[in-house]
Amino acid sequence: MANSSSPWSSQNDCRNNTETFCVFSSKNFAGGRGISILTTPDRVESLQQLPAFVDADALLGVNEQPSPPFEERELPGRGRGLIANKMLHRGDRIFAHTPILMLDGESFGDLEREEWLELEHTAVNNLPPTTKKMFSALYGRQVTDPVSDRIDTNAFELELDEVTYYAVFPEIARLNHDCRPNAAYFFDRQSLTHYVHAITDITPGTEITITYIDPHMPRQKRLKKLSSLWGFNCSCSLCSLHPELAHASDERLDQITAISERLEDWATAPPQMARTLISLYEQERLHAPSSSAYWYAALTSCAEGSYWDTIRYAQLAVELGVLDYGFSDESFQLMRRLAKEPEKEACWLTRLK
Ligand SMILES: C[S@@+](CC[C@H](N)C(=O)[O-])C[C@H]1O[C@@H](n2cnc3c(N)ncnc32)[C@H](O)[C@@H]1O
Repeated sequence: MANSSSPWSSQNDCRNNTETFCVFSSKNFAGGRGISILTTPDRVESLQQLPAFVDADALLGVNEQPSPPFEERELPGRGRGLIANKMLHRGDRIFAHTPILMLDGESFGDLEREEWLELEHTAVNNLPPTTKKMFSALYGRQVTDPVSDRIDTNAFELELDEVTYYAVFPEIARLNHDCRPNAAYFFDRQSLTHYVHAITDITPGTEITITYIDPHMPRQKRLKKLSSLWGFNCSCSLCSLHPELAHASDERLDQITAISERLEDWATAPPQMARTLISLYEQERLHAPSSSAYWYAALTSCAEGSYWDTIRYAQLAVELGVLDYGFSDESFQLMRRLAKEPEKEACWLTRLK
């Protein structure tokens, strides 16, 4: 039971094989929303030190949505989904929520199937009643067990301290998939908060979508993955293209991969190459991943000593990258500095040296 140093309000339910996995539940977490975490006692020790558990300010404004910018509707052929009810501009926040369930990926490999099923059920049963109701209202693609099916259909994969977890955010779980989505998401590890932002302008009446898979994959691979993991035939605008146009899109995706690889050695690559990458991403309507193209454009411009181009591209890399990787991603510190004083960075004029 809870003691003064532990956030957990329920007796731990454990199973062990090579390792011991337990369910740790807190009914008070995030102002009474609650959370259940299935992991090892060692890992939960470090999780419970995170600001999300120990700093009341870490969750200010999170899980609150007095007037959501969308309505939930039944949509033909895709279950329920979220439709924008007002104009959303690139960068506008759509969601900020903590998980109600977090399941350690290693438990699936280590425990017997029956054992982790029991733990999954405990995890859900330990949630506060309103939160449990939100979980029960989720759609679950029927495969094995009602609890497990809901988790598999709705969980996001995320990494914390080099451990993979599957996390359920019931509100965000209503977002349907599109291979060219209008929203992007990231997980903030300190506040255990999943953020979703508009990655392009979204007009009222448009469905808000995210991508469930790596959108760089060619059409056939995308279709296969979506069908095997989520059980639907993708009919998004890209997957429905005429075969000729779908082929052209696949070729652009190949080019994006090849140019990105070449640009890893940005110090010797011309800025025109990075600009071509930006253009390919625009043609493909891949807004969130295009931050990497702006990133390379900033670095190649810096290497060439193009002051204003460096600033322009670094600013764009930060604006888009933050929506895809998060506010605190360290890799953006360099871009932030480049956006201010490019001539002071190590990349400046390196092509001419
Ligand atoms: C995370 S849920 C999304 C919300 C779900 N539509 C609902 O009713 O709660 C994932 C499931 O939604 C459906 N779905 C998501 N995107 C879809 C799409 N583009 N086309 C058809 N079905 C889709 C699939 O059944 C998928 O397994």
